[in-house]
Amino acid sequence: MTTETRLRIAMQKSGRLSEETQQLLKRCGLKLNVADRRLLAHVTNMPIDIMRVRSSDIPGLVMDGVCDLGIVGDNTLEETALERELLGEKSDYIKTTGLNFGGCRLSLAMPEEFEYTGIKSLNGLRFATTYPQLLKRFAQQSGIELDYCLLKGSVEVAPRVGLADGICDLVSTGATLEANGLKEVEVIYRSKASLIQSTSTMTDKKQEILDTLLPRIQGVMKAKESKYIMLHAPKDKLAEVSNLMPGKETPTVLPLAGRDDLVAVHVVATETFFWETMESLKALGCDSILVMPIEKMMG
Ligand SMILES: Nc1ncnc2c1ncn2[C@@H]1O[C@H](COP(=O)(O)OP(=O)(O)OP(=O)(O)O)[C@@H](O)[C@H]1O
Ligand SMILES: O=P(O)(O)OC[C@H]1O[C@H](OP(=O)(O)OP(=O)(O)O)[C@H](O)[C@@H]1O
Ligand SMILES: [Mg+2]
Repeated sequence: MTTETRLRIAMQKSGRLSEETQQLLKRCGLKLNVADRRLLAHVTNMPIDIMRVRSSDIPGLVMDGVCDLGIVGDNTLEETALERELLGEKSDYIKTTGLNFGGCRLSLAMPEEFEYTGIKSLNGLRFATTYPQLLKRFAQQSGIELDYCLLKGSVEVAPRVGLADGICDLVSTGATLEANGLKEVEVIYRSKASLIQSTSTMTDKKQEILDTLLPRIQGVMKAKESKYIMLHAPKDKLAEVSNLMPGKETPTVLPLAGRDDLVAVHVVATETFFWETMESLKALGCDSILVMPIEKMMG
């Protein structure tokens, strides 16, 4: 079980979420020896321990109160919760915050030659999947009968070897489907990574640690989506320049030494800064336009 005073966070040991989870924790200021092969690693500068496990084990570890927090894909979370509900096992958790990585969709895909004419044309077919509960829920909600067989990986191979008619698996670029002669016919679930917490293990001390950690996580996410923009603008075009800036932040306007006609404009853009905007700024007479990443943000 968890300790009273150290926050235990479960993260994926290796795979699609592990790099970004590690980056996130690092950017939050957690000092962790990543070369350390220990599966329960101590953070040296905060009362936090990191447990490195298979992502499919993370929801259960949090639901059972073995870990206080977990970073996991919504797909895995939802699948585990449905499965546990069915088995009458503990399935409650709190979704602390959504995270801005691990975006993918759970889709039904069929061989390219299959004639898809709507959901009803899938009635009675068999799908290979790692996510039987999400597939069953979709079938129920759509009013069709679907059969399934369980595969933990390389799901896309199933139709070609006669194991199933189609697949229900995660898609992000669609490259794996294409490489295996499959086409996406229905998106059944959209997923991202989330930070979840146990409903039963939070002591005051651990809540205090989370109260420090959570704003940092939010700050890192905000910084990742934001850019710091610097440029030189003609003084008489300031209003037009401000209008072109993405986001709602007020720009900082600074004088430029020895130039009466130009000013420096700095702004934090919380929305995507497109090449087209840069071209429009250039057309207004702006110069030295720099778009820079932001490492941390608060307030
Ligand atoms: N192609 C993808 N693009 C983006 N995110 C993905 C993709 N595939 C999976 N994910 C997300 O990353 C999570 C982990 O996927 P990954 O393939 O690394 O592990 P796994 O094989 O599903 O699980 P385990 O860690 O239990 O072995 C998935 O549950 C999903 O949320
Ligand atoms: O649409 P794409 O960008 O091609 O990504 C989709 C693939 O990524 C995931 O598998 P992964 O590569 O993680 O392998 P795994 O089956 O070993 O988990 C998923 O299960 C798909 O097979
Ligand atoms: Mg995978």
